This record gives sequence, C-alpha cells and structure tokens, in this order.
Amino acid sequence: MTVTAPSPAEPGLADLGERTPGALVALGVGVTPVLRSGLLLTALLALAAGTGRIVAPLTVQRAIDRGLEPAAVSHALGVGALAVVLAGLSSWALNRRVQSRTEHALASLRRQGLARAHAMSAATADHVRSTDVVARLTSDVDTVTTFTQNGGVQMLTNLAQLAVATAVMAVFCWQLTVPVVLLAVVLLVAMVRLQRVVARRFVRVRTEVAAMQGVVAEAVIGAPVIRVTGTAARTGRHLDDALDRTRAAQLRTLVPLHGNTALGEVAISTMTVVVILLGCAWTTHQDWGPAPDLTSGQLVAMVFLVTFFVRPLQFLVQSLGEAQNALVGWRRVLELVTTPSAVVEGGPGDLVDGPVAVELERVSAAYAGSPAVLHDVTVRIEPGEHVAVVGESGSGKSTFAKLLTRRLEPLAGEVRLGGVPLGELADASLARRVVIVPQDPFLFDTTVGDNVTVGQPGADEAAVRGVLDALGLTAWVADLPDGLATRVGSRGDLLSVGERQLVALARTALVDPDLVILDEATSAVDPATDVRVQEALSVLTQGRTTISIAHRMVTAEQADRVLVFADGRLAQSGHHRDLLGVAGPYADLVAAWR
Ligand SMILES: Nc1ncnc2c1ncn2[C@@H]1O[C@H](COP(=O)(O)OP(=O)(O)OP(=O)(O)O)[C@@H](O)[C@H]1O
Repeated sequence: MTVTAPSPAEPGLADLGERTPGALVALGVGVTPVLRSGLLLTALLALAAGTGRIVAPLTVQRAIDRGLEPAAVSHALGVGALAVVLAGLSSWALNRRVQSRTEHALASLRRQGLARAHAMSAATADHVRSTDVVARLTSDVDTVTTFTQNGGVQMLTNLAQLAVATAVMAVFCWQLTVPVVLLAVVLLVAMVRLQRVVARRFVRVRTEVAAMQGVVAEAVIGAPVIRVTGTAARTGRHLDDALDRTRAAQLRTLVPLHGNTALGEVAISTMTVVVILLGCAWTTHQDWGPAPDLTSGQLVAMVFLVTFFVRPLQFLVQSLGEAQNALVGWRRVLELVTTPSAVVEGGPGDLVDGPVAVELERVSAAYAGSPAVLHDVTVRIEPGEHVAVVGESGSGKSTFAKLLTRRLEPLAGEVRLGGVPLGELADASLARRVVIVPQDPFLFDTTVGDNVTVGQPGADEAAVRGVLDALGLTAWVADLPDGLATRVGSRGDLLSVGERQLVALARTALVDPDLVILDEATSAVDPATDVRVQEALSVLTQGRTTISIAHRMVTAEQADRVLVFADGRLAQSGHHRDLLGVAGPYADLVAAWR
C-alpha cells in the first residue's frame, strides 16, 4: 500500500502577525505576569511624575493674578520647587520599578523561549532555522530592552502628563482646549494609520536582520570549509546581499517615520500658535464668539500648559519607530514562546527495565508538505537483537530511526516499544530508555568528563571512570592532555570525529539505555580510533536491543539480522549470509560495497 495523502500540514512557529498591538501586549503580560504586579503603584508614580511638572504653570498663574506681590512670588517659587523635587523623585522611582520588572520579564521570556525551542516538535524544528530562533532570543529581546531603557518609562510619564495637562486646560479654558484636543485627535488618527505601515516595515526589518545573522553565523561556523574550498568570494557575496536587504528594509521604515515626525511637528506648532493667537485675540476682543473670561495669569498658564500638552505628544510621535520595533521584537519572541510544545509529560506506559522489543505495524511516514517517504513498514525486533539497517541513500533508513525516537510522527500505523505505543511514553522515560548515537555527535564546550555525564548529571567521577574502563577507553583518556578535564572546544572541535564518537559512546553507556540506535559514521575515522570505536561499540551494545544504520558491510555481517530498505519500503529482512544468496537490493548493495 502506498500512502500519498494526507501529508502533515506545514509546521512552523506560532504566527501572531494578525494580532493587534493591544492583543499582543495582553498576551505578553499573560506570559510574563511580573509585568502586571504592582501596576497601581506604577500608575500612581507616573501620575505623580506627570502632575509635578504641571504645578509650575499653576503657581505662575497665581503669582501673576496676585499682581506679582513678593509674598505671592516666593510662595509660587516654594511650591514650584517642591513639585519639581517630587516629580523628580517619582520619576526616579518609576524608572527603577519599570526597568527591574521589564528585565525580569524579559529574562523569563528568554528562558521560556529556550525551553520551547527544546520542546518543539521535530517537524517544526526541522523547518525553523536555528539562527532565526537565536535572533528571536537575542536581538529581538534586545529591541524591547533598548526601548524600555530609552523611552518606555518616559512614555508612561508623558502619557500621565498629557492626561493631567488636558484636564487642567479644560478647567482653565475649554474654549482654547477644544481646538487643541481636536488637532491632537487628527494627529493621533494619522499616527495610528502610519503606525500600521511602520509595523509592516519593521516586521520585514526583523526578518532581514535574522536572515543576515544566519549568514554571518554560517560564515563564522563554516570558516574552515570556506578556507579549504576557496569560497570566500561566494560567502562575501551572500553577506553583501544580506546586508543590502537589511539596509533597504531599514531605509523603507524611514519614509513613514519621517512623514510621521513632520506631521507631528506641524500639528504641534499649530496647537501652540492657536492658543497664543486665539488667547490674545479673545483677551482683547471679548465680543468675539464664545470668548472666555481669561485673566492674564490664566493666559500665561495656558501657554505653558499647551507646551506641557504638546511635549508628550511630540515624544510619542518621535518614539513611534522605536516602540514599533520593540513591539515587533516582542511579537517574535512571543511566537516562539507560544509555539505548541511536543513534549509528552507523563504517559501511562512505563517500560519494564531490560532490553526492549521494537514493533512497527503498517507504518508510513512523511515530512511536512511532502509525500510519504516510508510506506507500510511492518517489522518486529526482538529484545536484545542487533539489527543492521541498510539501503541506498534516500531509501528511508534515517526516517525509520526518527520514528523510533519520536522525532517524526507516523502518518499511519503504530510504533511500539516493549508493547507500549510510542505516543504514550513520557519524554523523560523515552530519553532514558532510547538513545541515538549520531554520526557526528554534538559535544558541549566543556571537558570530556562533563560531556560524558550530560545524560546523568548526578554521576560522579568514579561512575565515569567505571564506564570508560568497561568500554576499554581508560588508556585513551589517560593520553589526553588533561585526562577527563581536557576541554573539547566549541561543538567538540578540538577532538577528531572518531574521538567525539568515543565520548558519545561513553555518554550513552552511562545512561544505560535499553535501545541503542547507532548512526554509523560515513566519514573516515583514523584506524586506531576506529578500532577503539568498534571495541567500545561491541561492549555498549551487549545485552541491549541495537539498531545500527549501517554504511559498512562488516556491520551488516556482524548483525543478527539485516533490514534492507529500498524506495521507502522494507524490501528484505534476514541474516547477511541468507540475503547474499538471493537476487535483490541487498546483493546489489554488497556488490557496490565490495
Ligand atoms: N527533513 C526532511 N524533510 C523532507 N524530506 C526529507 C527530510 N529528511 C529526509 N527527507 C526525504 O526522505 C527520504 C528518505 O530520507 P532518509 O534520510 O530517511 O534516507 P536515508 O536512507 O537515511 O539516506 P542517507 O543514507 O543518505 O542518510 C528522502 O527522499 C529524503 O529526501
């Protein structure tokens, strides 16, 4: 039976592109509740900081209306100074409060994002560039930090100042307040429209920045290959392209941003002129329309107040770009954090310790968006059996291994370990029972000893030495410059591929799994290390169910059984000896090997 449909939907990170800014903020606050705590006190501090600034014009008005008597002037100076000091203190407390909460929230967001990156389904992980995930957890989070440090707190104070200034102006003289507020509304409507354009352009900027970081990371990580293959010019071209695209995207945001600033300046200057002209005209001609009954002190105070109304608006207009950039950065991190987790927490099925049976029943598999690549595979591997999986490149061997470690969900059929459907097994149980040893194992940038204990963090040095001894690796470790304390470098680069495999085998032996899946190295390993690898492997696989994705005839020869894959199907199954005499894909493979 060939399964052609349905193939799984295109996987990827959660898409929050359609969320409004308000909905995004609500989601962000929900994900990091620290932002919500003590909100009332934060609002009060913002109000105090904003109000403090407004007090000055009020004291001036009172002093003028009392004929600038010395007592009135000194009273105005005293009250004004007190208000300024209180405003300064409130502003300082507000800054500290908002910044510490934001930093807590962003640190939590980074932790959650990293945890989700580890918990996302294999299909999603395959489709998301790791550099994009890194960009979301670093530069995107940084845009939020930069914004809160530079303008976020001031935005709160300014909003409070705007509200207080409007209220006081309305009390003093509604006739002058109405045109000012109308102009502000026009400005805000225009800003909201422009904000949508700016938002779209900033999404592009963040995407291009992430892509550019990917190119830079590739150029740095692949430096040895670039040197050896002489492809520096090609890499340079890619980098230039990425930089050009990033620059172009950034320049495109400037057009609406500058338009916004210009609009803001015009509207704000108009407001000031309107208040001064109308105020003076009405004071002189009391018979003009709804002329207010303004004292000279109130007119001076109105001119001051309109400045206090206009400044926050000016600030909001100017910080729109940064706010938008920060919002897009925040959105990108939230997309990572809200991507569904594929971790199975605690399934009912726990396995009995010991070698485990592997069963596949009519299993088909596909990668997202592609037709099936594994068709109708039924096979049972007995507990303790050592099976070699062979086949031409692209025949489905790795896909078969991915199904056993739940890196891929079957499209149809069922996979069972020890009789328990794989989907019911908790992640922790699966990690302890099934270990895959890849062709080129990933090592952390620490010591050999620490890399061996990665799967068993509590293991002491005696346990590590015991495992190394059992695998016949004691002499090899003793020959390393610092023994177990030898540093392996970034990704294990200071060790050869074969040595990295030795560390991975020791790591696997320490975990003591019941099913070992080995992806045999295709790259050349020096003969002495290869002997060590083979000896360690034969010890490691003893008494355990073992599945080797084999690229060498000797591995197939030594296995209890060979499974031969061809075009995504299990074409043959049997001992090397028996399969050799039968015409078919295995005989062809052996001929090719020979
Ligand atoms: N992540 C992926 N997304 C889409 N298709 C994939 C993916 N990985 C593998 N495939 C496709 O699935 C088919 C089987 O690939 P698989 O890696 O299982 O073969 P293989 O026998 O292990 O090959 P090799 O010996 O070269 O590693 C191939 O057609 C391959 O192109």
